[in-house]
Amino acid sequence: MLKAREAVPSSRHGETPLYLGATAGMRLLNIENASASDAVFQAVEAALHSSPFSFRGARILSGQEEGAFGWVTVNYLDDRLTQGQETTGALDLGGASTQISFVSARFDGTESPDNLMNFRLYGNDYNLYTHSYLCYGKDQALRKMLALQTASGPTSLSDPCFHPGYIRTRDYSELYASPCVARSKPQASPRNFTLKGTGDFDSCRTAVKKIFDFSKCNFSRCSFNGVFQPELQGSFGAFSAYYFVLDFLNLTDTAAPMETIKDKLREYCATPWADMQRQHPSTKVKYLAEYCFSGTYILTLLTEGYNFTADTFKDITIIRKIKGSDAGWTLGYMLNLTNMVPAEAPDAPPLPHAGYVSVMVLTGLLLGVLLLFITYTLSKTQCSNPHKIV
Ligand SMILES: Nc1nc2c(ncn2[C@@H]2O[C@H](COP(=O)(O)OP(=O)(O)OP(=O)(O)O)[C@@H](O)[C@H]2O)c(=O)[nH]1
Repeated sequence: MLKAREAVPSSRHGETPLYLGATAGMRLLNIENASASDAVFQAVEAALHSSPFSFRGARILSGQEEGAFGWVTVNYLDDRLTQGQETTGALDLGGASTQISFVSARFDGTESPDNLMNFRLYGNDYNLYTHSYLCYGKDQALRKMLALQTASGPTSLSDPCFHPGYIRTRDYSELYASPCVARSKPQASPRNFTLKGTGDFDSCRTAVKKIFDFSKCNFSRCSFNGVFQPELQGSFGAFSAYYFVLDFLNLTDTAAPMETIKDKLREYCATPWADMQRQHPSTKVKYLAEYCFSGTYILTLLTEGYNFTADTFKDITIIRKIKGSDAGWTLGYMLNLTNMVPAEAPDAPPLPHAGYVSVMVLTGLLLGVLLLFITYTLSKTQCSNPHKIV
């Protein structure tokens, strides 16, 4: 809010619309404890009402909206909507949920209407496929994996997704305090357990894979958990935690062979925790400890979950910003609320600017020639009819 106050001239504060959108973290809190979620909104709304801006409301976005607005942002910033060009798909990884959104020639919503968002933007119609996986953001995905590993309520857990030498005491109540895992809390667990890293990428992949259910699909094709997903089409932009994690791991080059990516992760996960801390003294310890899991999760989600292959992986670009603006759902949401993206293309002038200039120059030239011709004809007439002396 302080940044906004500085960025917007104070004379314009009162006319600047302010909206608040909340995403999966709040969707989860709302499921878990609706009155706590309401209390958060009341407090936030009171604070925003007292800001100098024109506050116009706060609400929780649906997963579909979160995915679709991320797609609008990416394609708006890339100027793909005004031009009616082929669009870029959007991959968003948050802490609590993850979204995939793309336009597919093979998807019109017939097979799975819940995954369809229709847009008419700048005179073009888009049938957007979008799905949001609640509990598959990277923080909740880690909880899900740890929940599977601690189902029997052990006092100690050797975990391949953490570096060798990493040791941390985890509280059962804290780990299971999320609707994503609450129901699987072991009945008779001790108060806490000791998590010990073993740093083994291949075993980590096996453990991560278990949080996905590939066993059922009632559609012609699915990603995971019985969710319909048409065949992937076109290029994709992956942002938010995809960027944070892959940028840290130096794995943003998606054109690198899949084996190279795996080898790098293998080496990274196997690095002793003491070395990691020594090499990255200023990195937040929580992030540093979880990059092995997060990198492995991202690779598994993209390849096994969404079905990117060794061949199509290169169609993904890992992005943080486009033309200086953050890739993410927020800009798309604001563009939508402030009607900044019109349904129809603005009326195009009959001629482009250059066309007008050419017509003006040509008309000027013709008039000049005509004037010269008239002057010449008049002077000739006068020469051939010498003045008579009366
Ligand atoms: N490594 C790293 N992780 C970050 C950074 N900033 C945020 N994250 C993590 O990246 C994930 C995504 O964060 P956000 O983009 O804020 O997403 P979110 O609001 O949690 O998204 P939802 O799941 O939709 O609620 C979360 O797990 C954050 O903890 C960062 O600078 N570095």
